Amino acid sequence: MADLATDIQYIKGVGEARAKGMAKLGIQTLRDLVSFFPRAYEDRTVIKPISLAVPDETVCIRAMAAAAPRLSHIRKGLDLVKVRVVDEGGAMDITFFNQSFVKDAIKPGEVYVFYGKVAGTARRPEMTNPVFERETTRNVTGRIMPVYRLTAGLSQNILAGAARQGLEACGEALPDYLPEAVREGYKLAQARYAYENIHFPLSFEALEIARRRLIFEELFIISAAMGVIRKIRTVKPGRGLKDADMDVFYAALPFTLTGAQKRSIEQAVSDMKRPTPMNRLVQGDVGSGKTVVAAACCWFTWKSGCQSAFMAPTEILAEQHYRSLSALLEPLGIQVGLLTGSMTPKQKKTVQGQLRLGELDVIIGTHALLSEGVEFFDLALVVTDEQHRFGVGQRSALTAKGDSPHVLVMSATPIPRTLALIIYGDLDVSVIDELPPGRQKVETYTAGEKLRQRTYNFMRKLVGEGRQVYVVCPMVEESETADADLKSAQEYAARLQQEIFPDLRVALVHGRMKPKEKERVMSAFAAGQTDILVATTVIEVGVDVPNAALMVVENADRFGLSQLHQLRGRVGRGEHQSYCILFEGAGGEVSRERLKIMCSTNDGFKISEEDLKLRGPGDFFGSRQHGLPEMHIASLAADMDVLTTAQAAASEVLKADPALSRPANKAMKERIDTLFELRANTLN
Ligand SMILES: Nc1ncnc2c1ncn2[C@@H]1O[C@H](COP(=O)(O)OP(=O)(O)OP(=O)(O)O)[C@@H](O)[C@H]1O
Repeated sequence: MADLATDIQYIKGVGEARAKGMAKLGIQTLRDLVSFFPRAYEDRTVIKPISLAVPDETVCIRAMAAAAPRLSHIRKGLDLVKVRVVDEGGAMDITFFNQSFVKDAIKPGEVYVFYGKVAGTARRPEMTNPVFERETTRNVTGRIMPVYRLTAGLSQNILAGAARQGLEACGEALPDYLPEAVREGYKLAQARYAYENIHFPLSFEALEIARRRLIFEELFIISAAMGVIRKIRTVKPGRGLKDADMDVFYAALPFTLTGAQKRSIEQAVSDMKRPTPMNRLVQGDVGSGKTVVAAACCWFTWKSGCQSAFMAPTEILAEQHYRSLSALLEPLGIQVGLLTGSMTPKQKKTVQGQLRLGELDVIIGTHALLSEGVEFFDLALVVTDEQHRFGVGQRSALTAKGDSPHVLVMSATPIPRTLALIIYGDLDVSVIDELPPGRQKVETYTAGEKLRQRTYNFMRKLVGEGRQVYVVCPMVEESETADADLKSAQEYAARLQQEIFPDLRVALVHGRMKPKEKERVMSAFAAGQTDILVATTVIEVGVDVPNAALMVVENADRFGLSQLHQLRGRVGRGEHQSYCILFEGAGGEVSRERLKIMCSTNDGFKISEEDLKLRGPGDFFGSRQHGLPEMHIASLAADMDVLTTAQAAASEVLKADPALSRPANKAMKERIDTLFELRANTLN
């Protein structure tokens, strides 16, 4: 019996060359091999008599070779083997292209099972290149077959063979992290059964039982790991801030808070009064008003005589937050400063000096806040915006500049609550699930080229009414096509200005511009000096120009739904009825269906749930920065009910054995420890 850490090249039938290919799929050890689950299954269980086989159907037939197969050489590179097969009620001609070995593999008078798509006519059915084997083998026909993710040089057969050998090599030593009591308590299958049937299911029922066990196990371990993190966290002392009457702050606001904003503020404030550092995520749909929650926390911190730092992912956003926070806080006597990478060394020095002496109460900035010269007089609150764009390492670098400061994370990406539970399982979550009053739904339409002229007319009409328009062109910054994308955005902007709207003011902003230049274009737009802003996705998050009432998105099929939702959130931020027109691009039927979701709802949570279903959690953020361990089997969109049960099971176990020191929990503990190692490696 082999150890789970055994290198797969030593597994029978794998060898060095295949091991290289498999490494590309992330399979290195025996554990990886048996945990590399099929991405789908092919149902080869249906065996039909030839007389009932209908063209276009994919089935198995059990038939005897009526004569020896004939091999003919058509031309260079094209060999044919033809064989006629018969069963009790019918006959079928089978053709194999370029598989001359079949000539000797199929013997006249012997019975085989062929699996393939029926062609020809009902009276003269045919099959081309079927999978076949001797009637008795049942290795590849007459059963449910796994379908694996592939890479160059590997085939389904190779992977299925390797999985079989892997299962055999493991014997009883399969990865099994579930404490026996939990397995029994929740009526889950044994590891052996689960692994056998996830790769080679005996029936669809068996597959379901196997899947349930493995999904449960995966979510159970992740939940337990998060529980352990929470415990570690609560041990570290911080300091509670002085209580203050929030009504004073509320009274100074230019608007009345929504119930959801107030609740989030109160949750955060109550955290900050405790000696354990706050670790809270404020999650809210686009335009739900997260900034004021951060402002309230800064105000509360200032009342205790301490400083707050607010880190944003881009200069544009830092500057925007600086403007809105200054507007909210300065009238209350709070000193607010800005620190970004594009400031001159002299400006930076001045700000750094003020921070060190405590002359600034709140500092807004980009990564520049992390640099060495930045020291605080007394930092008690760290706010990060769009956390998943920062690694946790960066967040903690800022936190380290204070004495266990409170941490508030804001995310505009509406992550389904359940996903948030996993990613941010070590954070408490406040959800702003209510928009400020008076917001109107952004009317959204998909459009093809035929509607282009009408769209231009509509743009002109809105501008005539004093509104402003965004035109968004997709640009994948790091891809090979980036240059071409940029060029086409530039040309498009020029064409709009010169040919379509010579009388209007058109500007372009894109990610490759110098920060200063970008800021100039954006501020001109914010000040109403531009009518139409052509933009690549730099405007995606957080830009707040309430007078903009129309967004036109070119090649909308190239964006993810959540990203489109973020983009769309740039309009409908004021009192004006707003619109979003999504040009379909070349994406075809599937992407049209996808875009329709955008027209049917303005609810970011619903949209991201759909997005998650379509793309899976790995792609959801475009990177692994979020620190979510890669999930082999659980699908966050589909398996949420299991998550709830698995979480309950995990917390039961942790309650009874907080250190996981009992022998029954040994495997589970080891697994969690490995997850922490992985997490540390991806995050820091
Ligand atoms: N309770 C409220 N009543 C009226 N207006 C509000 C309220 N709260 C916030 N606003 C205004 O709504 C706009 C959006 O708020 P804010 O910029 O904080 O949203 P956000 O949640 O950060 O959105 P995004 O993630 O899209 O940037 C701002 O112009 C803000 O002044």
